[in-house]
Parts: sequence; C-alpha cells; structure tokens
Amino acid sequence: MPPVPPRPLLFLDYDGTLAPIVDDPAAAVPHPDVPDLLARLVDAHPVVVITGRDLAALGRLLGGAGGPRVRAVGLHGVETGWSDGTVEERATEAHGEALDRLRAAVPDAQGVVVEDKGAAFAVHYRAAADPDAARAALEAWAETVPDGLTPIWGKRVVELRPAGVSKGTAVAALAAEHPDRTPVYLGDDVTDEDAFRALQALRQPAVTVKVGEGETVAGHRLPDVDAVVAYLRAFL
Ligand SMILES: O=P(O)(O)OC[C@H]1O[C@H](O[C@H]2O[C@H](CO)[C@@H](O)[C@H](O)[C@H]2O)[C@H](O)[C@@H](O)[C@@H]1O
Repeated sequence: MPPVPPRPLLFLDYDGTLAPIVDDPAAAVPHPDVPDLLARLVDAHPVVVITGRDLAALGRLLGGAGGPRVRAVGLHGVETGWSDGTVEERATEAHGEALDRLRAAVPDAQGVVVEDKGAAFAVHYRAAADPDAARAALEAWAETVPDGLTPIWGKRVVELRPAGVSKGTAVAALAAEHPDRTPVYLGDDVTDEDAFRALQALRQPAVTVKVGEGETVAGHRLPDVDAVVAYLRAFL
C-alpha cells in the first residue's frame, strides 16, 4: 500500500479511481462505499475531487445535494466548485465558436458518442463498431483543432481543453494553499500524469498513485477501485 501521511491533502480523480470504468459514461456510478467514505474523509482532511467531467455531471453521479460536499475541479481544471455540481468559477468560455465548429465536424462513425459537458465536449469511441477506424478518423479531426484549444486523449476518448489549463496547473495552485500538507494524488488516466508531474516538482513531498495498468510517472500503484477504497480508509 502507498504511504499514508498524517496530514494529507487528498486529490481524487473520478472515472477509473472512485468509479469503475464502464461502457456508458452516463452510467459511471461511484463504488458503493465512496459517497460515505468521502463524507467522512472531508471531516478529517482537505479533499478535492479532480475530474475531466463537468461539475454538473459529477454532481449527478455523486448524488447531487444529497451526496457528499467535497471541493471539486472539473473539465480538467476549467471549473472549480463542489462535488454536488455547484460551479464557483469557470476559467474560460472564450472558445464557443470554435467548439461549435469542431462539434459539427465530429466524424460520423457508428458508435461514436459525443458527451456534452456544457463549456466543452468529449468524443467517445469505446462503443464504436470499428474503434481503430474511429480513432484514425478522430486523429484527423483533432488536426483541425485551432490554437488556444488542445485535444487530449484519454481512455477511448478525445476531448478539447483550453491551452494552458490542466490538472497539473490546478493541483499546483491548490497545493500552494496548503503548504503544511502532503499532497496525495490518485488517478488512472493520461491527464492525471500532468498532476503527478506537477506535484513531483513541488518543494513539498507528495504521494502520487497510479490506479490500474499503463505507463506512469507516479511513485506508487494500486490495481483498481476496490484497492483505492481500502487505501482511503487508512486516512480515517
Ligand atoms: O478525469 P476523470 O474523472 O478520470 O474523467 C475522465 C473522463 O472520464 C469519462 O470517460 C471515461 O470513463 C467512462 C465511464 O467509465 C468510459 O466510458 C470512457 O471510455 C472513459 O474515457 C468521462 O466520460 C469524460 O467526460 C471524462 O473526461
């Protein structure tokens, strides 16, 4: 098990970390123990859920107003607010026209699904009839993304993020608010690698944990969401 520092600042990715990966993004409910666990963790430590989802969607999945109230960062750093779906700040909405144009040009392949995220969108090809062909078509589409937006590839998904915004910039800013805490970051996907790198570059020591398989710069690894839940219990 990764180390359990006594004064942690917990950063928790959502999909693949607090909720198992499933075919339908709208059906990615958390591990059954997660809502109660989060509610107890926030009484003991600062906790931030950090996700590529928009916060409204995160709120729906975590039970909305009836679920735990945890600080949250959405859209890979664009939104800040709360896990019940409340948005306090949105970094930018200046790309509306480009997003509309790109959305209209998403390749029309069978099984390719666009997930609307308010100020952004994601294109999933997990359910595509031919995922390799869908990925190739999406790579060509991503070549047309203008400066100011960055296409980012996750688990069978590509999404657009404003340039200069990432989970890395978000966690560095939040860690600076808690210089006396040890950041502990758990994440499973490519975009979490930005956060691992940012935390490893801090003066504060940090615990970085990759969930699942795949290359990583993280210092530790847990196999799956069940193991995440067991590890988080150790902070109570
Ligand atoms: O930063 P995260 O909380 O890990 O969110 C990253 C993206 O996760 C979701 O997509 C992924 O999970 C889906 C549900 O398990 C899965 O079907 C999909 O293939 C994965 O890519 C979510 O839909 C995206 O909006 C997030 O950006």
